[in-house]
Amino acid sequence: MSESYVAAIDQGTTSTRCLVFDHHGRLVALAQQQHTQHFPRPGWVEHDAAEIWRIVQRLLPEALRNGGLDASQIVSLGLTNQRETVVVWDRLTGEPVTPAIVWQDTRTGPLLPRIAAEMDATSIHERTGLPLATYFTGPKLRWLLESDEDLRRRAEAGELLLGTMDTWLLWNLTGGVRGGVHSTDVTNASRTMLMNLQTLQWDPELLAVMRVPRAALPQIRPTLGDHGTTTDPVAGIPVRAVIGDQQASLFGQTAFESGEAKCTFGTGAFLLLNTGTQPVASSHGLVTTVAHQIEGEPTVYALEGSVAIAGALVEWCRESLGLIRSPAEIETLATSVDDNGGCFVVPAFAGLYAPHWESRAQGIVAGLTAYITKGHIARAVLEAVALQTQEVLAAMNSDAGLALRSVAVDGGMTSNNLLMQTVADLLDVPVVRPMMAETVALGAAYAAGLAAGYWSDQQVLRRQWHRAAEWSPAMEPARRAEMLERWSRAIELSVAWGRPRARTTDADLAVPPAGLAAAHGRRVEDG
Ligand SMILES: Nc1ncnc2c1ncn2[C@@H]1O[C@H](COP(=O)(O)OP(=O)(O)O)[C@@H](O)[C@H]1O
Ligand SMILES: O=P(O)(O)OC[C@H](O)CO
Repeated sequence: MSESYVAAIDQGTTSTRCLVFDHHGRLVALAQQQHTQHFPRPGWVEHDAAEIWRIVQRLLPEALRNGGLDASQIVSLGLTNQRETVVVWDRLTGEPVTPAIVWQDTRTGPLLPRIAAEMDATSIHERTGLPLATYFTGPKLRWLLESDEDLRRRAEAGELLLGTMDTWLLWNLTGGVRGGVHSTDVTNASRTMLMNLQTLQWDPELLAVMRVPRAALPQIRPTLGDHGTTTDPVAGIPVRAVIGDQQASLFGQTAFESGEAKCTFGTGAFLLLNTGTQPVASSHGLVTTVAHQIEGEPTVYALEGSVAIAGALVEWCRESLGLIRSPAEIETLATSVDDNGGCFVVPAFAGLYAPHWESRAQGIVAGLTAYITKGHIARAVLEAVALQTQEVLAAMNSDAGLALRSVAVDGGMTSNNLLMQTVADLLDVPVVRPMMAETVALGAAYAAGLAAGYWSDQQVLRRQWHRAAEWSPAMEPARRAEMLERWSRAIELSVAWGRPRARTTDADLAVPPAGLAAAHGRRVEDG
């Protein structure tokens, strides 16, 4: 009998990957492609869901070809995805009817006070575990359905389907207009601000506040379980796991026990702590979220410190400033100087997420003098990633009443040695990276493989985790304290800069006009 494998589709913010793993968790095939980022207005970020589906259609057969594999050898497929991003499509044509509004998009900022007037932020937080912020899906849906009367009418008439990226892809993979499965998993649903964290079902009052018709929403299913079988682009592969990408990397790091944590450094940075079968409410600005749910078993929860901008800042240095030609060059540039020269960069491009949740904060560069060179800016860029991570780690230790003794890391930025050393220095804990860097896809594959009986239990997977690198803290405590103090002042400046002046009128805070096309905006082409 030919050997069997597990596949994963990892649909991320900047790129999509299809990967195939063997029984030892080793990567045997990979195909990857970037998609276009649309920035039609300041603060707006959009994707074309049709483009992303076309990419998946191309990549899945390509990954199989690269591994010399036949679809019949794939016993199970796991789907993992950028979370919160919303897709609205026509039930009959299968075409998206608006651009996908990406998690980083801040257009709903002016809408938040109106939402809070209908259900106060504390109540929303208690029900969903989420702070009222532009990050989450519910406000994005309300914005979309309010901005276009015809869209609202069609959603209410049952002509449209709504979902996050997992739902869109699963529906297409399993048949699309010819009976595709319209469901999501509980990890993705926990990011929508529409799901009640106690019942793990759509919350009728939240649906009313966000103006979302229940009939247009997907069914919520366990993470590990039966999500249907593929018909396109290859037929007959059982989909046995759907999981948000940050929860997937927690799974891929085999952080199955309460008290185990990981931090992924990709477009953003996401520190997740497994808190076991009870949700822990945060009083320090973290998100309470579902880590995973295995059909028939108690749900596992996590505390999350979400940082919106990490690798995205490096991309901005490359794409918008031309400071570097490749992401790796930021390290070369940063090591050309000994320190930041007094310069701090706060990358509040999407406001500030955890632990501040200041949707209106704006990015700043502080401490400029004639002494500052490109090298100092590059260093401040990497330090900004580490300093934001330090803030969420401190919040996590306070919330969970523990002191994390080390942090497992993964994601594209972990190839940057200087960054990883700076993270260890500023967090003051050792940082460890596993051999398998693609932990998001690995986690989805592990979940799909466990659900299909390809692996017998989580202990088997734990034994497949091998350390590849470790960075130990080496910064003088006084230097560290000074960095943290100056960073907190830079954060204050960033928040103050984004606050409206006293004379701001209601008109300044109105919902922006309809018009979703990326007509005059900036596009970053794929490739
Ligand atoms: N050597 C590096 N130094 C700094 N940043 C890097 C490096 N390599 C990749 N990155 C950044 O990491 C991000 C890609 O990581 P990845 O985990 O693939 O992200 P995502 O899954 O969010 O698309 C990009 O923003 C890129 O700029
Ligand atoms: O796709 P990534 O890796 O940038 O992750 C994005 C997160 O899921 C947003 O919540």
